[in-house]
Amino acid sequence: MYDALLLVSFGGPEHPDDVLPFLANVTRGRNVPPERLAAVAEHYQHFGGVSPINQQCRELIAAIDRDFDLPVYWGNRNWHPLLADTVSQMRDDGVRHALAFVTSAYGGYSACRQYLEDIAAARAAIGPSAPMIDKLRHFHDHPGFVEPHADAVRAAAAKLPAGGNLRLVFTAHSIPTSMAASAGPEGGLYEAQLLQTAALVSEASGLDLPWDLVWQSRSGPPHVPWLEPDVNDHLEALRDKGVTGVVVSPIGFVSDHLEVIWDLDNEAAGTAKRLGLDYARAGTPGTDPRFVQMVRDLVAERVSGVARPDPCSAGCCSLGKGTRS
Ligand SMILES: CC1=C(CCC(=O)O)c2cc3nc(cc4[nH]c(cc5[nH]c(cc1n2)c(C)c5CCC(=O)O)c(CCC(=O)O)c4C)C(CCC(=O)O)=C3C
Ligand SMILES: [Fe+2]
Repeated sequence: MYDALLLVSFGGPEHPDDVLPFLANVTRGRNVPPERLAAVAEHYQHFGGVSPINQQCRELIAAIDRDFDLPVYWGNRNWHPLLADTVSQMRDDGVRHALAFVTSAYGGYSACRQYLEDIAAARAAIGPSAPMIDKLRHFHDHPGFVEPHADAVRAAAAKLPAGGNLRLVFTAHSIPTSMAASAGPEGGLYEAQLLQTAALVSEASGLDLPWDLVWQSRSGPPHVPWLEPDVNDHLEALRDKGVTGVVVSPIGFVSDHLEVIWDLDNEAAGTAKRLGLDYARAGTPGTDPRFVQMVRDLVAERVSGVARPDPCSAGCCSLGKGTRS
């Protein structure tokens, strides 16, 4: 009954000239101050205007495709290949009913609902001939997501000097507290799922380290509250408590894209250095074979009708207050 898989992602620039138009797409209609935008543009230019995220999507698709019976398409929210162009191509190719794998494991507006809106907008632009597109479920607790994170935590911990007072610090993208409050039918779904993932990854790591869930990559104007503490502030608090080394695991993400290589490998690592903390950043699933197989399994469980439904209701996961400009 399904005739294609559509990978849907955030998108990122691949040339210095792409950076500003990309950021304009990300922040259109959002309350992001110009100072913040200028700072983020600098982060991208630091890497020659190339975000790694598009190449990571290409590699994930190539890996899925290696042993898969449906054609795989790819469309982004914010940069080429844009979802609207891809869905139009799917229509031209005769696709009738596709499944969508979104490169975010969690619920909430930015991580889930906004992708549903992007898909709906792309279909609406085409009209009645647009293929139907059903999003695959949240996968925050799937072993194919949890186990690669857990292995990466173990590998990172092995790089730290033995005998220290170590702490496992999980991070995810901060969101406005109003967005967090509207996530899921009862609110708080984004944080609840992340806490579940953190507990599962910690357990599967077998390390028995004390752990925390904190936030990174805050955007928006200063007067709008976002989830806290920020990872950098948290490292300082840990140092003050006598912690000597940290493993930082970005469970909020599926690949080492710019929010990871800048906000963690550059900023948080710099903070740790200034504080005299040993620091090791754990990797993300990327193209780990278990993660690739998870995508195929999410499709298979949907085809056979046994997939767990997401908890979301029609009205949940709104954008939240203070985010609209
Ligand atoms: C929950 C969440 C995820 C995880 C779920 C998912 O993965 O989708 C995520 C992922 C990502 N966020 C990314 C980049 C950016 N996010 C921004 C801004 C924002 N993110 C938000 C939330 C999230 N973001 C929010 C509430 C805003 C404020 C504006 C708005 O209400 O939308 C901005 C604007 C500048 C700024 O940072 O201020 C940029 C450039 C990249 C690409 C990295 C690359 O290029 O490699 C990725 C994967
Ligand atoms: Fe973001």
